[in-house]
Amino acid sequence: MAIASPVDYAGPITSGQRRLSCFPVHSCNHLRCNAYEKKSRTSDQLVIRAISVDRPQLDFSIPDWKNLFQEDFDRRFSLPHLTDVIHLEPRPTTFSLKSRTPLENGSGPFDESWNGYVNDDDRALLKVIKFASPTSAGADCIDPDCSWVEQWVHRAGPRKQIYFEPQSVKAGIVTCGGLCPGLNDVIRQIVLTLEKYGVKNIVGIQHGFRGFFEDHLSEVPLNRHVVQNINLSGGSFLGVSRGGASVSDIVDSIQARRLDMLFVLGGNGTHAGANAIHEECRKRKLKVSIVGVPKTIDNDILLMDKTFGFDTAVEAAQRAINSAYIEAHSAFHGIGLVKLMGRSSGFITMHASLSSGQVDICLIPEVPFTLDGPNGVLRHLEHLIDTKGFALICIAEGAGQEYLQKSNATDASGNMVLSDIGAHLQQKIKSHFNEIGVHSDVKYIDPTYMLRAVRANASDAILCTVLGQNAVHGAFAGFSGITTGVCNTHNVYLPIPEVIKSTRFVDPNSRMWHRCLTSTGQPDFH
Ligand SMILES: Nc1ncnc2c1ncn2[C@@H]1O[C@H](COP(=O)(O)OP(=O)(O)O)[C@@H](O)[C@H]1O
Ligand SMILES: O=P(O)(O)OC[C@H]1O[C@](O)(COP(=O)(O)O)[C@@H](O)[C@@H]1O
Ligand SMILES: [Mg+2]
Repeated sequence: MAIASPVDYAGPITSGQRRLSCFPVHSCNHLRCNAYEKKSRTSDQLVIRAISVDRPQLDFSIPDWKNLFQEDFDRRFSLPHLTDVIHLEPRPTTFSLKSRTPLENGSGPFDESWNGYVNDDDRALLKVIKFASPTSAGADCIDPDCSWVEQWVHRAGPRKQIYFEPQSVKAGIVTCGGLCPGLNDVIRQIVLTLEKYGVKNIVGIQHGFRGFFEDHLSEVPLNRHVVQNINLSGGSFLGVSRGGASVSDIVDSIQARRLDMLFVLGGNGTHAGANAIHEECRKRKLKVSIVGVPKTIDNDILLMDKTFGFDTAVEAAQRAINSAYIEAHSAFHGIGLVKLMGRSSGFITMHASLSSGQVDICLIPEVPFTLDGPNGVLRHLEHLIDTKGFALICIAEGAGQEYLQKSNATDASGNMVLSDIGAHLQQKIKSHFNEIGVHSDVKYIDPTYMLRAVRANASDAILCTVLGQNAVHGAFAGFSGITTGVCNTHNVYLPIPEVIKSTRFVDPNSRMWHRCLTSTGQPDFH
């Protein structure tokens, strides 16, 4: 058996079409292997079988696989820093929990006695992966002791050493994509925290990335007085937009404006943009820190426990669901139908259904369903009308798109424009009950924009406070190309590429989805 060393490996290990994601090492392309399979794993040794097109199968032993796994993880999750490409000397922080006297003017020495600073070596536990068997499926267990690895990520928070002179910093804030409750709370916290460091020059970029190159959109000066009450209303004080991102133009504009820090509030698309801006700044060796704050009511950002705005959207959905319930319950053979946001992830719909407790049928993009036939949604509705006298359906906008005419249209950001599954379902229900000669009264409620235009609820407001403050600490610590979030209950910094590898979806095998099914009592619709 060959002994493999880490240098032998580059590229993903795949077994047939499947990527063996929980492996520490990567395939040896130079051997032209076209498939790999895990053969065995003990806590000391991993054996993989390389299946090559032009040579016999070869078994590789990887003795130190746990360390390799951890090294690989640590490398991926190490935070990009300005000093990776520019020589910079750190300086003591000016951030302090204690209030300063007006004479100190925000730039005096920090309070040594406060021990809340975070060291660069501090880590928070993202997860512990426990391998109970050599294959992820749990079959043919070879390792009775179980192998486990831990994944640690960087703690967020203020550092004792910073890489900017606050008095000379110009910081920008931009909000991109769709609206989300809490945008104003995050803007506000960023401004307040920057001021706490002693930053005097803070500007808002209007209407997302467009504000960088559309001449009529001027910078908005921001300070404590300007942002003091903006959290009292929803929306974005700076405006949002989709589309219009030319990375090179944006970085030209960042240089022309002399921005030292840019805080980018947005979802998957925005973070892809923020990372591209960070890479371009690196290429030009600019001392500009780009820090993202994940925003989306869809809760579809990888690794995050939840994104800000999600809780509020779930709460706002309760009014719509409750109205649909009252309508359905009061009508003769009433059927309430509520469509909620969620382009490709059903988190809002699942959580709103769970939270309401009134929903009989919850439909999300991740779980296909049939409408017709003995196991279809329509048959189950018949049963509900028959037994309860009314029914309530909650559906995510991205669910059941296969039943609708595909338009291939995209919005300005390249996101697919969805057809209205709610209207389609309403029609289908009406004609189905007509056909079987049973009276039905279908009330369709589409509260879409009402969910995200509201102000943040209390728990989101607190989350926004933490995120906004940590974003500023991250920028002052000299990181760039990072984002911040709550992961496994800890406040952490993550490199942007790790959170935009894919959209986060509801796992149909998860306990949460099964809790939802238990709550609704719905059958499998296939
Ligand atoms: N892959 C990408 N690279 C660079 N910019 C992007 C990318 N995807 C989206 N953007 C830009 O990010 C902004 C917001 O994206 P969008 O998808 O509308 O919202 P969200 O960030 O909420 O997902 C838009 O201005 C869009 O042009
Ligand atoms: O009408 P718009 O602005 O395109 O927004 C619709 C989309 O916005 C969202 O609420 C959130 O999307 P983003 O995270 O991309 O902003 C989606 O659920 C929805 O499909
Ligand atoms: Mg998006």
